[in-house]
Amino acid sequence: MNAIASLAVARNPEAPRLQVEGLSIRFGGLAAVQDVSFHVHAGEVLAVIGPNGAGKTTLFNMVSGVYRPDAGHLRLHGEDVNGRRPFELARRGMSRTFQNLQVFFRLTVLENVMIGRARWEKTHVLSDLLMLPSVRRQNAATREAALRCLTRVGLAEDAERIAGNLSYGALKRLEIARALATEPEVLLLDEPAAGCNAVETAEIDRLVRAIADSGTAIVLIEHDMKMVMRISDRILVLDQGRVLATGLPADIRRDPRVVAAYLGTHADEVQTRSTASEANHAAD
Ligand SMILES: Nc1ncnc2c1ncn2[C@@H]1O[C@H](COP(=O)(O)OP(=O)(O)OP(=O)(O)O)[C@@H](O)[C@H]1O
Repeated sequence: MNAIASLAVARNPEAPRLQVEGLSIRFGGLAAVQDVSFHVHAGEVLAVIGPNGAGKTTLFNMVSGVYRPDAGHLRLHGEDVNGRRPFELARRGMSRTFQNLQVFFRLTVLENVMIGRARWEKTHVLSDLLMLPSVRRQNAATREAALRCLTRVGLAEDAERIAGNLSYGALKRLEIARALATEPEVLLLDEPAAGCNAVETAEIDRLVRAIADSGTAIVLIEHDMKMVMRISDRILVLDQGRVLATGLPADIRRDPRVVAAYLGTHADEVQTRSTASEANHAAD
């Protein structure tokens, strides 16, 4: 029985994969996140958008156990996981990527993913040092699992390359592969397409959607509005730490409060795309 299965008794199968209720945190006098609630089900992509400084990363840091909220509740499969640390949340099926690349550039692509998995697997220092048969079997299983993750992100053929030699878009996919190494049921992606060109963004776009379609619940922070509108099932808009709006992409892009607070500079491109897509649908 793996770590996730052993926790099944604490779970409510009907509950959203992740449920956040009234999360708040202050940094000194600054209310960085105030009373934020949302949920995400298996197979859904929820995008969190908002202007710089709106509180998106701080929200992720609370949800992933990096920061302890001043108020609010966090539930995974209905289980209250308030105050749990990041590795405890990982054992319960949550994984995340960070805004900045967290890749070991001198290791191989495969080793990067194996590290992501080894941190999550139960290993014992002494048996590791002695290289007991059980450890060798474990290493082989870790390697195979890591290769499966690389296959999912389209990097299996690059497994033995030094990570530092990958293109930027491939590095962003490697980060996702590492997050997948813990077999997450909830995946938090912090700007997975930041810095990518259009082709690389399209690859990540397809990848994120495919991961969700395989049953993972995804929460995504992303500034690329085209990508957000394309792959999200729902969007939550943060402004000055508070929820400004939550809804379907089509509703969010038409919400005058959202356009005023955030989409302003992106509104034309989003609107153009939306009009073109509506025209295509009308033509179908
Ligand atoms: N550790 C911290 N200590 C003090 N203030 C912080 C800390 N982390 C974030 N803040 C402040 O909290 C607010 C929200 O920041 P946060 O990084 O969460 O915003 P964001 O929406 O992720 O922005 P961006 O899109 O630029 O990444 C900002 O005013 C920021 O300066």
